[in-house]
Order: sequence, then structure tokens, then C-alpha cells
Amino acid sequence: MTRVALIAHDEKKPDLIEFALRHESQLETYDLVATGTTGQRLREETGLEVERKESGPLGGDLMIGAEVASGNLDGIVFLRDPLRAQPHEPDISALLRICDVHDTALATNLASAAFLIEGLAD
Ligand SMILES: O=C(CO)COP(=O)(O)O
Repeated sequence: MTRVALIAHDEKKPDLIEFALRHESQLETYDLVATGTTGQRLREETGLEVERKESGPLGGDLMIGAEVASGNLDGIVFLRDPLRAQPHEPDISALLRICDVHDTALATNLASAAFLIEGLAD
């Protein structure tokens, strides 16, 4: 089954929820995983079933990165906050890097996220 990670920084979580609701019928055909708080909000505010990793600052980005390195993920939607520094910036960079190492589809804004979600559909 296609496995997709959904991640958003705090300022971008409302955008991700809205995106998930808009694409809910497609997303529910995927095996979904998210960082901790993002996953909690997706569970509470959408009808989607989402596996939750640790919160991003506590290692969640690295846990998602480990799945990329293991070849377990087909795509990642990661809505970063481009206007605020994050305390766990090294973890974020590591996740972006490992996606490039393994040529894993990565969308960091809403416009590309729609392409990714539709593009992974079979
Ligand atoms: O910080 C994050 C990604 O870098 C997201 O983590 P949360 O989903 O736990 O807020």
C-alpha cells in the first residue's frame, strides 16, 4: 500500500488540515503517518486514520527520515514554516536530505502537495 507522511509546522497546521479535508477521499486510500502533533490534529479534525510518531522537535522528523532510508515511504508532504526558525532545524535538514538521497517524493508547499497526492494515485 502506498505510504505517505504528513507533517506541518505550527503556523502551517491549519493549511495541512484544510488540505487533508479537501483530499480526504484520496488520502484515505493511503497508509498515513505523521509527526506527533500533526498526527493528533489530523485524527481529531479529519476522518483519517494516521499513525503518529514523536513530535518533530522530539525526534519525529528523524523517525520519518528513518522510514525514508528504509524504503518504507512513497511520499512526504511537509509544510514548513518559512518565516520562523525551528529549534530542531538539523533534524528538518536531515529529513529533506534523506528524501533526496533516496529520490523520495517531497512536497513542501500546498501547490506541490496536490500534485504529489494525485500523482501517487494508481
Ligand atoms: O516540528 C515538526 C516538523 O519539523 C512537526 O512536529 P509536530 O507535528 O509534532 O508539531
